[in-house]
Amino acid sequence: MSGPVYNRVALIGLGLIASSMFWAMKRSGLAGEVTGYARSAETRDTAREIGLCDHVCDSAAEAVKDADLIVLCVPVGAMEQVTKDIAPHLMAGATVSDVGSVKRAVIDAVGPHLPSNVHFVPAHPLAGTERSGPTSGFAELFDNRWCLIVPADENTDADAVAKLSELWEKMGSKVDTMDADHHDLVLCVTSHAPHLIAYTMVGVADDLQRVSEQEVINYSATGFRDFTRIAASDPTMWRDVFLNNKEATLEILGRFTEELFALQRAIRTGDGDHLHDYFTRTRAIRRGILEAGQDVDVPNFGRNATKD
Ligand SMILES: NC(=O)C1=CN([C@@H]2O[C@H](COP(=O)(O)OP(=O)(O)OC[C@H]3O[C@@H](n4cnc5c(N)ncnc54)[C@H](O)[C@@H]3O)[C@@H](O)[C@H]2O)C=CC1
Ligand SMILES: O=C(O)C(=O)Cc1ccc(O)cc1
Repeated sequence: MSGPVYNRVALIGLGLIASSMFWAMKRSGLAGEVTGYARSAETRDTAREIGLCDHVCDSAAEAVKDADLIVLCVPVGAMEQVTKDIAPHLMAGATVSDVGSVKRAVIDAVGPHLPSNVHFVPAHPLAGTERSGPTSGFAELFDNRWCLIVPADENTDADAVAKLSELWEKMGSKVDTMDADHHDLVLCVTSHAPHLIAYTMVGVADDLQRVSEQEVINYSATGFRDFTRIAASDPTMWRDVFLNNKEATLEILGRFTEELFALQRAIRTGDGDHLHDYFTRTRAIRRGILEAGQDVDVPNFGRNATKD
């Protein structure tokens, strides 16, 4: 243990990411004290029962008082309202961060409401599961996973960025920095569009009248099972991701449908070479991921958790 990075951390929204951050900070003594706030009384009660946060507050204002780091851990669409609620109560010199899956829209929604005497350092841990709520988190979630720091602008305080990077590294992550627009395009390719495709495939299975639900359950092969895991992710969170990363999502979906039509045509016309070449190219991507040591399976911690 190397001592706390922050004296008082406030977590706003107590779901998968906030609870994992709390356990990861506890594991290595990274915060002197952690306060938490969630909108629903039920979530706050659950948090108190399981010892999530040193102190669970009944208002966001109370949670952020005297905090030198405040992390917004709510769905992307709720970031603006939460910021308005906490802005008058922030300590001068504090750092405000977030963990939203989309960065440009969050920067535009949060930034204008913050007083000029706090630092705004957005971040995005590339780690998660399909679970949500206060009981779903676990200390190991961020181990060996990337966390992208996405400074709001070029004037962002370098010390504030370095300190937040130190926290994420000590919570187990590998840290990189990235521009917000580029982040949203990259994450659309690697996370947002794949989630949408998984939602669609499971929806198609559900909609097929000639295949029963029981058959889908009994005979689902590994690929479809992976889709169902992803398609079980929180509806509010993912609604907000797509509504707030519209441009990149529409661009990537356009490309996706073009490729899908080309594969459809190859199947209809019996163009085996097209299919074979395509699948050879995609296999190389998978091999690249394995060679780079990026194939980190989601551990089975917290799998019995339910939604708050
Ligand atoms: N779930 C995942 O795999 C990942 C999620 N993220 C991002 O992290 C953020 C939090 O996600 P999770 O922890 O998974 O969500 P979650 O659903 O587990 O928790 C969200 C929390 O925010 C609270 N909340 C919702 N609306 C609110 C509002 N209007 N005002 C105040 N509190 C509100 C909920 O009650 C809950 O405590 C999201 O922005 C998401 O995009 C980032 C990386 C991975
Ligand atoms: O569970 C999965 O497969 C994920 O992809 C988790 C995830 C979801 C959203 C993010 O912004 C980052 C990671």
